[in-house]
Amino acid sequence: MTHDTDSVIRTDDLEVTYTGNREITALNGVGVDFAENRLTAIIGPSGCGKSTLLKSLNRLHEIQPNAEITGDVYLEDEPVYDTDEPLPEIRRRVGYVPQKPTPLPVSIYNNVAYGPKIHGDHSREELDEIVETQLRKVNLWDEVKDRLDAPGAELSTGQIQRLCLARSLAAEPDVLLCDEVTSALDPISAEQVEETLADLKEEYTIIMVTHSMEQAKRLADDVIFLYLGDVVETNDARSFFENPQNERTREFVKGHTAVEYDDGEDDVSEGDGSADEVNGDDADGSRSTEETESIPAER
Ligand SMILES: Nc1ncnc2c1ncn2[C@@H]1O[C@H](COP(=O)(O)OP(=O)(O)OP(=O)(O)O)[C@@H](O)[C@H]1O
Repeated sequence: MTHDTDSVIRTDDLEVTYTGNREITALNGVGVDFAENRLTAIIGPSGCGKSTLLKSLNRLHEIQPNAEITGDVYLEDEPVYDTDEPLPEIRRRVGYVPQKPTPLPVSIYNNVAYGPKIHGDHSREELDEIVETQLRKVNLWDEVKDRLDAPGAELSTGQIQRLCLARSLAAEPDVLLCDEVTSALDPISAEQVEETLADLKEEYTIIMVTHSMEQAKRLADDVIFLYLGDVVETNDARSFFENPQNERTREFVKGHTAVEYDDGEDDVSEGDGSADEVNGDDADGSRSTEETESIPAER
């Protein structure tokens, strides 16, 4: 994960400071690459800067009035900060899916068609096709095809999360930012969203913050481990989990989970590698004390 030519988005010496009574440098000159059509998980203890990094990628952190930034982010080699490109266009190209999904107060159909209707001149047939295509991509079509005119808010939380994913995809983003997108869901819904992300990463560059090491292991192609605003280690997921290079990464990985890939080779598990351990977290990917608190970030 050095600055490869196939990186879609990268940060260059990105520093984010929150000013106020207590000044906090949340990101300490971070330079990382995110490769095309791969899912990168950003992990690390609470308060280490994961959300700040994710939201910096499409300038969402600017919603915080006390956030100051230096450095830049490059999307397809064009600066995201030092640019005249309109912010809505940057946020279209780098879509954001929040932890708690909120449907627009319109029908299921229009939740997906909303962006294309605003930004393009589409016929009804074209919109129908966009809606069906995006709902199929998030594995929701079969569940809602007979009630597309019903309010989006009538769906279950898990269905709403997939609807919000479909809405983001309808904007034809280059990159999709996913902020703990399963942590507010029940286990079955979380599993469905995970399956959807596993499908989507074939076609999209996805960057995901997760508190769940097991979720990162199940889904990620690459991993970034942050600690106190610094990147401690980045690597492809298999190398990261099986052969961490940095002592702090080793502690973090060891302290969290059994590590065992499907082929069962090179198990560096500390435990017996039982199914419970290997799938050790809640299926919703929610954080557990064991997972997240073993190395608290101190500021
Ligand atoms: N608006 C803000 N004002 C002041 N400090 C902030 C603000 N937002 C975040 N911080 C601080 O910046 C640091 C990084 O926060 P951030 O939310 O990016 O971490 P995180 O790794 O995503 O945390 P968590 O895992 O708990 O969600 C923390 O110390 C946090 O308290």
